[in-house]
Amino acid sequence: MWTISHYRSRGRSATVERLNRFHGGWGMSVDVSADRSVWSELFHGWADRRDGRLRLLRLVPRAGGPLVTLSVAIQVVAGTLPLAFVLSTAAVVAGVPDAVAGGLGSAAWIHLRGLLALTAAVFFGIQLLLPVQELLGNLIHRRVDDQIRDRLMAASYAGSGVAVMENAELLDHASDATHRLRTQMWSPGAAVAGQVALVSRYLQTVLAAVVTSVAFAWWAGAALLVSALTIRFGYRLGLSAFTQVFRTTVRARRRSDYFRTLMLQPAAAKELRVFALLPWLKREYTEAAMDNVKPVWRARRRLFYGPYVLYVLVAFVLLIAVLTGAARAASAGLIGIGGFMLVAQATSTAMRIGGFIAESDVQTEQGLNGYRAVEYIERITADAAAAVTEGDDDPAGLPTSEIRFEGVSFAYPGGPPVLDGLDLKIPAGQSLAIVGLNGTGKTTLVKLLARLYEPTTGRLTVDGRDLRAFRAAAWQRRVAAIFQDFAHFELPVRDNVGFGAIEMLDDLERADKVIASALDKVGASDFVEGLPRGAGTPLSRQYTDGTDLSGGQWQRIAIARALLAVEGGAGLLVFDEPTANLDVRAEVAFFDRFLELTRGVTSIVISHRFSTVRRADRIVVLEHGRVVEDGSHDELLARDGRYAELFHLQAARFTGEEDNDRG
Ligand SMILES: Nc1ncnc2c1ncn2[C@@H]1O[C@H](COP(=O)(O)OP(=O)(O)OP(=O)(O)O)[C@@H](O)[C@H]1O
Repeated sequence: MWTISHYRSRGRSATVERLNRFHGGWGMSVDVSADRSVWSELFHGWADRRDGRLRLLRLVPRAGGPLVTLSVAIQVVAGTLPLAFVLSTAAVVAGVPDAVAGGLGSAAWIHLRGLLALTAAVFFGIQLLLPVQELLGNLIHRRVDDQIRDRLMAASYAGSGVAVMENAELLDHASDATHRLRTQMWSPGAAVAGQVALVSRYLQTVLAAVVTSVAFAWWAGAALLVSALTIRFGYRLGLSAFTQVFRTTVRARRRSDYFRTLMLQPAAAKELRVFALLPWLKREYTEAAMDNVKPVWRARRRLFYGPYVLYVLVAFVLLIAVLTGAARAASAGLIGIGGFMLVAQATSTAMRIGGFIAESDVQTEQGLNGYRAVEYIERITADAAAAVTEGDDDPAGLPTSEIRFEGVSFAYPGGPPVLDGLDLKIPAGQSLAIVGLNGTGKTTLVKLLARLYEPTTGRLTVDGRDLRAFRAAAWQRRVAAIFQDFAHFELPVRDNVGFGAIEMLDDLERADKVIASALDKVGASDFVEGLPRGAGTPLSRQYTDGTDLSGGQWQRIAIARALLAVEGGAGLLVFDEPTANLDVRAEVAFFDRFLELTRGVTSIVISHRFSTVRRADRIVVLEHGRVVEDGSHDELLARDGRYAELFHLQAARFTGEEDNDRG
């Protein structure tokens, strides 16, 4: 959790300390400290970066064989044409004196005309290929990103539990990866397309060096190559070293994204105004944004601009040597004017690889960061899924006799025990209510039952069999649970209810019937019929004809979803504070109906309202992680223990209020 004061501290060391605290989870160390020399920092983690590039290269075939083959072929042609242009323009320049001497119509003139046409055709070809290269690059980019997106979704839903989704570091990376994939900027797909785009650039450089060697001198070709590659590798080294810093600022980026979206979210707008939070929010946003960009700026200056001057100087000396040598050879008559032109143009063509390559460099380095985030998420979620024990058995039709918690203890990661040796038997077909003070673990108990978390010790059984003998996903389909923080899908009413038994939605006619019946059972038919498009109305004001619902109306929709799940075959119904937003009369009416509707279905209701609880077949009181009382409403009142105390407290409040109202 971020606190206001946590991020108040300013200054480089504080920023570096914060950033270093968050980089560990990436699986490699990213050192933003200035204690090292620039050179050792540039090469620090180089092997890891190289391996990352190789993993990106292994993604290239994922874009599809024919597309990649075509794209590489186009890149080869695009890499060759500039040299063809250099050769033909050099030939044009060399042919001009003879054509001028021969005059119009001479053989030299006709030859020159042919060369000019060839040069124009090559130029035209280069221009024509540019959009084709871009188009194919975009296709590769999109196809790879689509697959990475699928991988990310599969990783997010690997395993049955949700504990992994609460891992802060994983959420940092997930937000980073999804942002990249959503914006398609600096994504893994962009990196892969950027790698393919390098084919034409490298080919141009090599061909330019070969042409220079053949047309002038081998040493000049070699010097040209060394000069171009010095700038190239130096530039890439600096870029890849400073791009690592983005991996350490991922949490600051998430924070600034959070503050920015908070400012624009309708849900927060009311409280931002009422509590006058906007100035604070703006300040926090700016601070988070600065935490994100300052280390990057600093690393860019240190690792990138400084050393880059050195590479340029080396390249400059070599280029001067090549051009001076060519000029001297031309003045000595060893190469003609065309030869000199050729060397000069080849030099400029070769040097196109030095420095920034718009279609490749930033994309490759940043996309690699995005790919690493995806790999990290896959690793963590696979580990979490592997830690869940599950068998192959099918829990269809269960429970038929009972569900049991046997000595179950549980603690959230890093937290104190919530459940502590809990024993509880839930007979099939019975309605059980769970009561207890805030934070005593009632919701946690049902999360364990739904296998969203695994017990730390102890076990759960269904009809005497360990829950772990069943496929976790199949068991979850047996459980129809509506939690306190149930989902508000910004989708039509029909979907919000139908998600209880998604397979039913395929048969539209039947779906409409069962959804209407579920809405009727929870007393939601009237208000749904009054919506602009009935059950087809999107439940969000952000869509045409969309609407929002009151808390109680949303709750009825969620309950209808659970009832539909029972209709679809779920064997265990769980309601966590199902009627907290219903008025007292609606609640009483609902529960009278509810017990009728779910008769014979194993159900668990968690509630603080004793008017709800007292109607259940059986009630358990949870305290200190265990069941401390167990019985029917009358039995527990007669016992005059914890339940009776809580019940009388609530009853007295209501009676007091009524008395006051009367008075
Ligand atoms: N995802 C989580 N990560 C860490 N701790 C959690 C998480 N969810 C709940 N807790 C903690 O576990 C304890 C039990 O929470 P739980 O939600 O099960 O209580 P509850 O009895 O349902 O409370 P309430 O009546 O307020 O709904 C609380 O101390 C809570 O802070």
